[in-house]
Amino acid sequence: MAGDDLVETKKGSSKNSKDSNESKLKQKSPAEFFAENKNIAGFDNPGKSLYTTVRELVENALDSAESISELPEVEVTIEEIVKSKFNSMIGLIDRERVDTQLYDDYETEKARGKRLAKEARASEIQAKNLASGKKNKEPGVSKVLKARGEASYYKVTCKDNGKGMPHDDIPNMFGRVLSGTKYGLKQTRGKFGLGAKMALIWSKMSTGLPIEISSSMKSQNYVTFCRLDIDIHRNIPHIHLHEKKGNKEKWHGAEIQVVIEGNWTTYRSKILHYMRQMAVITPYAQFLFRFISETPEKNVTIKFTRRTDVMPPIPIETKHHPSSVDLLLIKRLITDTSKKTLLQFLQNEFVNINKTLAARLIGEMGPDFGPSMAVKSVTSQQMVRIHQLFRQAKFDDPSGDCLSPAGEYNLRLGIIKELHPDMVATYSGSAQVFEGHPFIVEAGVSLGGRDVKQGINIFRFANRIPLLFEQGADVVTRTALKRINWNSYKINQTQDKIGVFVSIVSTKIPFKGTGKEYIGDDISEIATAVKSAIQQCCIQLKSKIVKRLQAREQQERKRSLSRYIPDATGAVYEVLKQMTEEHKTKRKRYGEEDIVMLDKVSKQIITKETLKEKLAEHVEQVDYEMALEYATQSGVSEEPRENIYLQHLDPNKSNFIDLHSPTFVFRLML
Ligand SMILES: Nc1ncnc2c1ncn2[C@@H]1O[C@H](COP(=O)(O)OP(=O)(O)OP(=O)(O)O)[C@@H](O)[C@H]1O
Repeated sequence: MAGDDLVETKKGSSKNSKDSNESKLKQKSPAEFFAENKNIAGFDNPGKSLYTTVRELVENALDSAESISELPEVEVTIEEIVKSKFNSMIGLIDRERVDTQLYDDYETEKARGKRLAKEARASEIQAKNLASGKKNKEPGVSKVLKARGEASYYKVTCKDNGKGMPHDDIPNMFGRVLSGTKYGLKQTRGKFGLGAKMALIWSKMSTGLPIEISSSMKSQNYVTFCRLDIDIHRNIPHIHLHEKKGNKEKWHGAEIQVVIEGNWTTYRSKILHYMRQMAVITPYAQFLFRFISETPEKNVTIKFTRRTDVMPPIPIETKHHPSSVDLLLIKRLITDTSKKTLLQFLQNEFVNINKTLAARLIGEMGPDFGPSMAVKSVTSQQMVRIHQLFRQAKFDDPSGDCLSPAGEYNLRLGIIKELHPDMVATYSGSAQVFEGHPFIVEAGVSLGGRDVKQGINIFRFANRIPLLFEQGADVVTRTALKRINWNSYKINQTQDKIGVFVSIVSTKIPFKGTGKEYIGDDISEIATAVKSAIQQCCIQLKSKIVKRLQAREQQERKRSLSRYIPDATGAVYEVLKQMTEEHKTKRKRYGEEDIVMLDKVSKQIITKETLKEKLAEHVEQVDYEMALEYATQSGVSEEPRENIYLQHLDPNKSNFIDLHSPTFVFRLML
């Protein structure tokens, strides 16, 4: 009986616990996850979403053109779509408000009266000021409430002259989150296989409209047109149209178009800054940016012209460095490898392991391992051994050959083109390593220039993407503000207009988050390299600043010496005249040399004018000698200058040009 009771109780409780313990486990697709957490991909609000959409499309366009070594030509258009036009696009009939009090921007009669009275008073004051010639303050913007939820829509189009995409891949490239072609170990702007899909998810969330893609690859005789949206729950593309059209113009590239909610007013300056900074770091690209408004006065057209045909080398796909792999990766590499033996595997699937080192490593792994052991037979346990050894063994650092930094030339050109500074210095560091990934830091520091605020203005680039958000936590900002002693380079941190440009390229940029907004300050290798690159620029600038200061001082000295020439010559000449008188009247005896000079004075060979000329010449000479002395001391080779001339080229025999100067000949081989 007691047992029955027990069973009874258990039954009862098991009924209850069935309710509360019923599995709540659910799965989410990556698309759903990013739709719900769109802020981590840079889609925080409509304004930021407009910015990030432009960014993602532009970066894809550049990656694509550069991958085929084509000088990029990118056209970005943001077209404002007013609500009525948007409604007609989606076939929604405009509807007048009926219950006006229902709306957030509803004004009571009293509030309306108050506002109108205030506006009337303001315009009266304005009229009075106008009549009395007084300057009017900025016209007060009447505070007509904008309804909460009143959305602004934009059609964003980005066209490039890049590689294009294979016809069959397009739906997955744009309609499946976490699919892309940039997952390998290679320096690219894109990485996650997310950006374009986020633009589509945002368009689906805000306007419900699909994305449209036109694309053609080199030598394809057709253009693919694809209209699709995304099935968020299943993370698969939902294709509306996928067809091939003629390609008479032999165009290659891609044109992507999305209609999204946005906010041009609040993000205008960010978007334009982004385009401008992109032009700085990519001076070999041509950008045409257009904003088309319903109010034509608000239209914007900016062309960032190409300034050079020199494009950085294409980044090369590289292999993993043994120190950067984890267990999972080792397992995947073993599964994917086409190599048969462990020796071949180690030698071929990693950088910086040659045959000898591979053999030594295998020897160190223990008796269970051998060079000819089938790599596919390596057990999970043995993988741990390999991993442990990879962590402890010494390997050469990976070289930076696979990277494609902007180059000092491009960086300098970009800074000069966009900022017109008074002075600029650039520096390109050698490749360094963090967690087995090579990276290169380049920097530029400028002084003065257009649109540059007083103090430190930071410009950050990662894999040649401008970073505009989360500046405070970034390694570049922290280094420039806290770890550089600007004073010691004769730069005034608060008064001077300082531009600090830092570009970092790597096979892995350690961004914080998927939004690619900033690089943290916690990787000491990167922080040290950034500091050293900025310092190198400052050292160059200091020598220029010192030189300029000394030149100014010298000029000042010359000017004050010259100022005394008339008085000095007057006084000296008076003395000479007096001496001549004394000599003539034999009141005083003079030495041989003096008599020769006094004769010259009486014969008017030495006059006030000739004295003046000689003194001016002397000041000039002293100035020149001081400059020369300074130049030799400081190793400045700019002064004095010597004329050189080109020998004319004999087309029949010479494959060189000689540059002749009185002291040297410089032969330029062609
Ligand atoms: N304009 C384009 N030209 C050629 N291919 C493109 C273009 N835009 C996108 N793609 C292809 O679509 C893929 C997915 O693009 P998406 O922007 O979603 O991700 P990603 O660029 O790979 O990485 P990330 O999310 O870091 O930007 C890219 O890897 C690329 O192969």
